[in-house]
This record gives sequence, structure tokens and C-alpha cells, in this order.
Amino acid sequence: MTSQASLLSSPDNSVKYRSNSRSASNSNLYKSLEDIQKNLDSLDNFLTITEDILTRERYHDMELYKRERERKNTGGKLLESPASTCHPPPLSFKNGKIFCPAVTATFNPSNVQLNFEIVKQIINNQNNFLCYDNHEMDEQEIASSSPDVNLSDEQDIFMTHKEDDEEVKLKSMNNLLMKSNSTISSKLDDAVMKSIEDEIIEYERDMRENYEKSETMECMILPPETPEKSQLTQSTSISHQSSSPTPSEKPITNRFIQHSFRNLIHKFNERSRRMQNRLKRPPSPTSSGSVSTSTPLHMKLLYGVKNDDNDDVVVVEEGTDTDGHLAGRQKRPLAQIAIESPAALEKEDPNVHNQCSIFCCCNGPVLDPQGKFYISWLFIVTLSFLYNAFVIPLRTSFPFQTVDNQHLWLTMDIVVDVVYLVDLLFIKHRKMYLFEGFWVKDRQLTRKNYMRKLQFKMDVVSLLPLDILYFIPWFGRSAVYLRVPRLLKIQSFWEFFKLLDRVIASPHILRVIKTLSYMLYMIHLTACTYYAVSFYKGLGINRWVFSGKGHPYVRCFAFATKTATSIGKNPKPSEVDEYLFMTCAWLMGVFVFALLIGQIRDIISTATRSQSEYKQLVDETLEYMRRLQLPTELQRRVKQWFTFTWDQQRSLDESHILDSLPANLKTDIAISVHIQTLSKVQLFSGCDEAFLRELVLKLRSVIFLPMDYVCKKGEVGKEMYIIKTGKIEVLGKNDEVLATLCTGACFGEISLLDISGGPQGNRRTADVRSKGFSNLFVLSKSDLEEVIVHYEDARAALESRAKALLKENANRDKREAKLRRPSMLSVKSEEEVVIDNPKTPNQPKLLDAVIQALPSNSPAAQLLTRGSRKGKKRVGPAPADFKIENEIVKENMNLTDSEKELMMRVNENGKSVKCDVHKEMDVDDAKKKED
Ligand SMILES: Nc1ncnc2c1ncn2[C@@H]1O[C@@H]2COP(=O)(O)O[C@H]2[C@H]1O
Repeated sequence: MTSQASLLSSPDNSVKYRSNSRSASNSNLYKSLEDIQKNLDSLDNFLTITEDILTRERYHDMELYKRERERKNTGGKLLESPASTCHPPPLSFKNGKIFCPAVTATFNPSNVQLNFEIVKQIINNQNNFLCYDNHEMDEQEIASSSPDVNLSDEQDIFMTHKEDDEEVKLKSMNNLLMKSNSTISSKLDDAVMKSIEDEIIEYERDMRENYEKSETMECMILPPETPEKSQLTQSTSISHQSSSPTPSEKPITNRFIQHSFRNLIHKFNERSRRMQNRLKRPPSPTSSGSVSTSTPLHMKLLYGVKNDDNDDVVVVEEGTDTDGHLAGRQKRPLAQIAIESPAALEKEDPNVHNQCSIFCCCNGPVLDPQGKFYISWLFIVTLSFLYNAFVIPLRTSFPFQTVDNQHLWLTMDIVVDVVYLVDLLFIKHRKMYLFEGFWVKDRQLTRKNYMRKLQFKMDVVSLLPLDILYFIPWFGRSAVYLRVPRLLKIQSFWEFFKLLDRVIASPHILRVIKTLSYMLYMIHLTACTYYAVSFYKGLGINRWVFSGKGHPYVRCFAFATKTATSIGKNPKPSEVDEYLFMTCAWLMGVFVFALLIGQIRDIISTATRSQSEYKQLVDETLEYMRRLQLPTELQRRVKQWFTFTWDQQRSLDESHILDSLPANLKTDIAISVHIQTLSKVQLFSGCDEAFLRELVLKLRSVIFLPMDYVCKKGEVGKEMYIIKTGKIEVLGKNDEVLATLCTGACFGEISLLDISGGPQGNRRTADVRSKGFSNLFVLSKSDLEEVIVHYEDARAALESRAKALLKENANRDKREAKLRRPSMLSVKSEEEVVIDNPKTPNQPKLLDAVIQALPSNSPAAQLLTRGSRKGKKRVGPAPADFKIENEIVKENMNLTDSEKELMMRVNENGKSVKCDVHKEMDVDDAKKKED
């Protein structure tokens, strides 16, 4: 039960739900890290292939080098290496793969050759870079240091510039690495770019250190021609570069680069693994149990972009507001985003803090947009807005603001302005919002979120203190129209109605009120305009304008209402401007009125849709039954079922209502709905929580009328039932009530489980009848099997109960059979009775006493003393004297029943007689036993 309680408590569920969405976000991040790792792995593979190819290239270069030397010796021209190109085709790095458009175009991408070609291309690129740098160092090679440099040239360079400065070479390698890194960086996922840069810096430092070390190391280089050389080059250190720039040096360089690459990859891998581990860590209780933490922000790894202003890599955060709309984007330095700690968040962007220090006086909790406080506050803001919305046009057109009362109006104005200001400074920016499914409660972020929104801008503009212009004589205090910007607070009005719509029990009424208020406002505006026009033209100058008699607002409002609702009977316009006014008013009236009427109709029809559907269904069903001329009693019962079901559930099929919801929400709703019943199901009280969660989704509600049979004995069992409300009777033979079950009890499981050894297999073992109206949950056999297969304890509980019931029923049957047996016997004795003589040689004392008591010549005494003949005797009526004698015996002697019985069975002829007393006694005995 405890487990059920914990399962069913709604806060727990909501936490589970939130933690679900958080874990979803985690898993996304986890996946992307896995992808990064995969990419790194493929890079690693790529390097392995590169190493292979480099070995081949080395031998190839050696060949070329030899040939070139021969040619030079013979005065021939330089040979062009087949591998060389004038302009190395650009390489690109994407999704952990390297592309070379020139190569890709000529080879089938699936071909392994493509990879080799790409690798070759890289090698050429690297060689070219190296050559280029070396050429710069030597004027003799200026001509060949052009982009047209080929592989042979490089070898030449290596040969002819042995004395090149080592540092220059190291620089060239650095450059090469930086170039290749920058190419990769530009193509790599932006999210890891920053990390790459860091790694490169680290790498450069390592390389410099290596170089410094290398200077102190011994150098062992053999001439390229010797086979030993190639072996020895394997073991040479980086310092080889400084000794002899022979072709053998290139592989060393390449290996060095590869080594560095591997290092880099290793570091990347480690880093991503670390991130994954961090993600794997279970959430802290605060983060999982409460929506109030800033945990979601830790997960905000979105996409990196280059900041246009300062070239820093920044991250664009996309947020959604409480309504699920995109709340805008935030750019933040990439360094901050990987995994943010709450502390980091606190420190985040101190400038923002300074910029809006005006807000920082109000430290305090964030506000729940659906909480009571916030809604109450919104109500105050809405009232303030409505005040402005009604009063500004009213005071502008009607002469209601006089010198006498203007201080009152001004006080009211100040009050509502203060409300606006408080809302802007203290409330709105504290409102927490949803971001990627998490409530963001960080104060700085809520503030930023508010400031990003249009609402903030409108709120600021709405507070423009144009009222100051009152002091300018040209405007004066009557220039209330200066307060028009206050109407920009309309967003709060809408927000209030939207929130209220979600919170209150009957939103339809609210919607009608909102729609009516729009209509009234339109009429109000028309009334104000009518008075303003009349005043401008001169009150009472003709029949159309306001005459100035009566209460101006009431009269003008009535005029506007008649116009807007097209009631008519308004004074006829006579002049052009009057016609124009009336035309606009009529058009507006028709349009707005049609719109409003339509809206109200929609609202009402939505509110009553399910009821009208129900009515329609009832009508159709009754009509159908009438057409088929079904028995009146059946029709009455169907009607009864409709009425009761509707009263109980306000819907005929509850299941389809939740169809569109995701499974977890459906389960939560189902649990909340069925909590009462499930908590009473003793059978499942010890079962797994998960079992109940699964079970609850499969339950279907059914209603039975009084004396309806839920199932009948012998039927094939296809469903089992849990009683929600009402009483159910399990009937035995002759409609004997075996058990009465009530709320929380289960039945119908025996035939469903098909217990082995059960007498009837999958057949119902008893009739089950609804005593009154009862509401049952039905669980189909397939659903039960589907769930129970995973929960052994639940199956065991059901089976043990089923077996217990079977045993109980079997015992009952046995008892009944036993009870029936004597009666069967007596029926048999109608035909024949067998009496056994006492077999014992010693007569019982009582028998002796009987014999003594009997007259010695009486047949009975003779029989008793001589013994009876064993055999079957036909039963006949007992002689009258026997009965009398027996009566006497009974009366006079204190005999036991069995002795009496014996006596009664004995007659003087030694014949067996029918003995009704016996039968009666037997039945009595059985009854006593049963009792
Ligand atoms: N003696 C009993 N007491 C209570 N319930 C019973 C008894 N006998 C049978 N049932 C229930 O009545 C159900 C009839 O259908 P089943 O045989 O499927 O399962 C049966 C049991 O759940």
C-alpha cells in the first residue's frame, strides 16, 4: 500500500515527468558525444591508413629521388612526380571524414582507392607546405618554391639544404599543423572548436618542448640508400629534422605529425568520455526532485556560431516561454556552455547585472506563472489596464474631469501607474519560464527572458511619462490622451485571461465574459466618439448630434448600442460627416457583432458538445429499438443504462478523451482517476508499482444494472473485473449467494488464468450478478496476460486466490454431496434396507437390558437372543404393535438414538422395516454438523 501511495502521489509523478524530460535531454547530449567519439575513431582509423600509405610513399620517393639524381648527373631536366600537382586541390573535413573534391570526382566514393587518393593528397599538401617554407629560406630555390613545386623538388630541397635552420623547419611544421588544424577546425562541429584551439595551444607547447629536448639528443641518421637507414629512421627522434634534410626526413616529419594527431585524438576522446561520464552521473536530489533548480541550464549545449563583433565563438541558446513559443536567442561564449555549474551561472555575464542594476534591488524568489500570487497580481494589473482603457477615452471626450475632481482622477492615475511600475520592476522579470521542457528559475535568466520579449518593450513604452506635459499650458490637465501609451499594457490583460482560462473550473463562462467585454468596449468607444463629434459640431445643433439633455454618457452609450447592434431608431444623419460616422459605426457594429455572436455560439457549443452528442446517441438507440419493436422491459433497461452511465461519468466512452496524450500522462491521469479503487484492491496490495501502472492503463469502465448478470457459469472467461462501486453477488446452485463482493474486490480470474487442475478449464465457475447499479473495471484476458507475464508476484497472488476459491468451492460441493447422500440412501430404503446383525460375540449391556425387559416369549426377545438372519428384506409397514412397543421402549428406557433406531428396526418377524425416524434423525445430525 505504501508503494501504491508513493506511486500515486501527484507531486511524485510530476517529478518523474520532469526528470524524464531532463533525462531525455541528457541522452541527446550523450548521443552527440558518442557521435563525436565515433568521428574521432574514424579519424584514428584514417591516420592508420595514412601511416600505411606514407610507408609506400616513402619508398616511392626514394625511387624518384634516385632517378632524379641520375638525371641531374646526366644533365637532364627535372622529372615531374606523378603524385605532384601544381595547386594542391583543397581538402575539407566534415563529420570526421576528409573530402577532396578533385579526388572524389574521379573515384567512386565507395572505393578504397578514394581513401588512398585523399591521403596522398594530404601528403602532397604537407610536403608542399614544407617545401614552401624551406624555399623561403634559400634564394636558390626561389624558383622552385612557387606553388608549382612538385614532389621531386621537395626531395631536392631536402637534399640541397641540409644546413637549413632547424628552428625554421620546426616552424614550418608548426605552420603545417596550424594550417591543417585550422582547416579541420573550420569544418569540425563548432561545439568542439574551442576545445580544439585549446588542444592546439597545448600541442604547440608540447612540440616546442620536444624540440628543445631534441637538441640535446643524439642524432642517428643513415644515408637513404642503405637498407639499414629505413630501419633506423623508425627509431630516430624528432631531432632528425635538424641533421639532414634527406627524403628520409619526410617520413619522420609525417610520423611526428601523425603522432601529434593521435595525441590530439586521444585527448579529444578522453574529454568526450569525461563529459559522458558526467552526464551519466545520477542527478542530485534537488535537481531531480524539484523544478526549481537551474539544472536544465546545465544541459544547454546548443550550437556554436561565430560572434560577428569580436570573433569569439558563442553559443546560441534558444528558449521557449511558458506557452511553448520560442522565447528568443541568447549568445553566450562557447567556453561557458559545455557543462555549466550553478556557480558558473551565478557568475555569468556580470555586465548584464550592471546594466540592469535597476532590477537587482529585488532579490527574491522567482514566480510561478500559474501560481496564485502571480495570477492575483495579474488581476490587479488587468484592473489597472481596464481603468486606463475605459477612462482615457471617457475623460478625453466627456467633460467628466473638472477642476473640482481632477485631483481624484490624478490620484487614480498615479495609483495605476505605480501598479504598472511595480509590475515592470518587481514582478514580470521574476516570472519563471519553460526552456526545453524545464522551468528556468535563475533570476538573471528570467530577467533576460523578459527583457528579450516584446512585452517588455511594450511595458516600458506604456510607462512613458507623457503626463508631464500636463504642466505645459498648451496641453493642460485635460489632455488625458497623453496617457494613451498606457493601453500598451494589453498583453497583461490577455495573459490574465489565458492563465485564468487554464486555472478556473468553468472556462466557458470566462470566455463569454471576455467576448462581451470586447463588445462593450467597442460600444464605449463609439459612445465616446459620438459625444466628441457632437461636442465638436455643437451640442443640439441638429437632430443627429447629442442634444446635451440627460446624462451624456448614458445617452451616448444608448445611441452607440443601438447603432452597433443594428437595432436602429437612431436620429437620421443629415450632414456628410454624420453619414460617415454612422456608416463606420454600422459597419463596425455588423462586423463586431457577427464576430462576437459567432464566438459566443462557439463557446457555448463547445461547452455542451459532449452533452449534445450523448443526447443524440440516446435518441438514435431508442429509435432503433423502437423500430425493431424490442421488448419494453429491455428498452427501459437500455434507457436506464444511458442515464446511469452519463450521471456517473459525464461521458459514454472515457477512453477516447485521453487518446492524444502521451503514455506517461495517460497513466498518471488513469492512476489519479482510479486511485480510490486501486487502493482498495487487496489482491494487488503487495504487487510491484510498475505492475499497477501498467494495469491501470488497461482498465475499462463498465456499468451494470441491478440484477444484470456479469458472467454466467460455464461461459468462456475472457475478462476479469475489479469492482469500482456497487455490490456483486457470486451465485452457487439454485441461486444460492456464495459471496457478496464490494468495492476493490476482483472476480472472474479463475477462468482467465485457466488454473491447471481446475475443474472447468477456461469456463466460468459461478454465476456473477450485479446486486444494484455497479461500476466495474474490466480487464481483458489478453491485457492481463500481457501485463502479468512480467510480474511473477502478481501472477502468484492471482493464482493463489483462484486456487483458494476453487478449493473452497470444491469443499462446498463435497459437503453438499455428503448432505445429499443420506437422502439418497433414504430414497433407496424406500425399496430395500439392509440390517446387519451385531457381529460382536459379546452382546452390549444395553441389549441385554432390552432383552430382559422384553417378555421372554416375544418375537423380539427371541430375535435378539437368537440373532437375526442376515439378508435383504422387503420393506413393509411396521405392525402397529411394534410401533407401540417401540414407543414404550422409547418412553421407558433411556436409550441412545442408535439403540432406539436398532429397536425400531427390529420386529417380531425379524423383518426389516422402513424407519422414517431414522431418516429424520440423520438429516438433523447433518444439519447440526453443518452448523
Ligand atoms: N466462493 C466464491 N467466493 C467468491 N468468489 C467466487 C467464488 N467462486 C467463484 N468466485 C468468483 O466468481 C468468478 C466466476 O468466474 P470465474 O470462474 O472466472 O472466477 C470466479 C471467481 O472469481
